[in-house]
Amino acid sequence: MRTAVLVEPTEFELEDRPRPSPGPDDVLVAVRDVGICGSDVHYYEHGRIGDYVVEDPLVLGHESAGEVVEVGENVTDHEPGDRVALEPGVPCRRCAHCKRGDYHLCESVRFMATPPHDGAFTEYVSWPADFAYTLPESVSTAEGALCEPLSVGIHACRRGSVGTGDTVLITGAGPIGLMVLEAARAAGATDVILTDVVDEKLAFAEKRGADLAVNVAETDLDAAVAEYTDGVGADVVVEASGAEPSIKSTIDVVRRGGTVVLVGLASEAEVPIDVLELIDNEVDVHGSFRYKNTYDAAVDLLADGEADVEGIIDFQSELEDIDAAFRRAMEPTVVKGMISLDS
Ligand SMILES: NC(=O)C1=CN([C@@H]2O[C@H](COP(=O)(O)OP(=O)(O)OC[C@H]3O[C@@H](n4cnc5c(N)ncnc54)[C@H](O)[C@@H]3O)[C@@H](O)[C@H]2O)C=CC1
Ligand SMILES: CC(=O)[C@H](N)C(=O)O
Repeated sequence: MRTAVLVEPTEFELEDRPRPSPGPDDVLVAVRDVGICGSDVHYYEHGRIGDYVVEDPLVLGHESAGEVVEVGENVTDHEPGDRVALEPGVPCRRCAHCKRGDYHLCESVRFMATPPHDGAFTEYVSWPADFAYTLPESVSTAEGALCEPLSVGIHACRRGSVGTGDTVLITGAGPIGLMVLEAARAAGATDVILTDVVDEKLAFAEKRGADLAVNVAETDLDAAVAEYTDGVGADVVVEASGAEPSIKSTIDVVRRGGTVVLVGLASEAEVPIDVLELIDNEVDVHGSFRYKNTYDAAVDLLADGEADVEGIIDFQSELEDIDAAFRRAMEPTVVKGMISLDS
């Protein structure tokens, strides 16, 4: 099977690898669509993300969906022909975190495209059947693949307890910020403010329904939020840029008693925050790591037309063109590139 392998930074090789056989509890999936995530691009450019270092050739891609072509002997809830979205992180199922339901926090998680685990830029993936979610007719495999970033958005909104009538401020209008926008709307947020430093990203966010889009490189965010919220501040602020000034700004624009959800990964682990302000204003700060139990919700939102993910796709390329696709994905105004296979 054709497989795109990152052999060293900025260099893919197309290899012919043996097609896997599904284990007893697995489905074998013919991969159809795989999103190019910022983390894939980071591994492509730098060969590492923090402590995760690409030491051996690695298959990238963790936003994937495809068609079941074979099922293991114990699998009763999937059959060949099912179209499925693959949840990319498979936990150990035995540790304390898994047993208390926080399977996304499992320290032994096998997460696609995170060294040393291979991802989905390949023709076939064998994957645990219970981490494969059937897509209804109305949901395409491209949308199925984007259940992954949508899941990040859903989890962030759950962490922030976003509810009906809330004003949600999202910092960063990349794919994650835009998915938080979708999830926040679905959770009942009536006012959504997006920030970025790139005008094109903000114009796109407005097209996708942001009520207010603020370029923080040009405009005073505190003043803009104060004006929009009559001086109260946002109920929930979801940080989705990873930029240090943006992380710092979250506590200035959240309302007293509001919630800050940190999603964006700062390049430096330590970001100075005014803790007195946090205490005085009784602000809840939550980290948000990937997601748990979100795929069913993501598929339902797409099936019901309550979330749109397809609209963020800028281009779809073939596996053979993965190098050019990654270079294109690095352009600052591109939101989402996909690799699509029709094997
Ligand atoms: N916690 C988690 O589980 C996950 C975290 N992430 C992280 O979330 C962040 C967002 O991911 P993507 O949307 O894929 O990244 P991205 O890089 O495509 O988007 C980030 C956006 O933030 C904007 N930005 C830069 N500086 C800014 C500032 N000062 N204020 C407001 N916006 C600013 C950029 O112009 C860009 O549009 C990244 O840090 C990523 O590593 C991504 C997936 C899961
Ligand atoms: C941080 C990422 O972008 C990646 N999706 C991951 O969950 O590791």
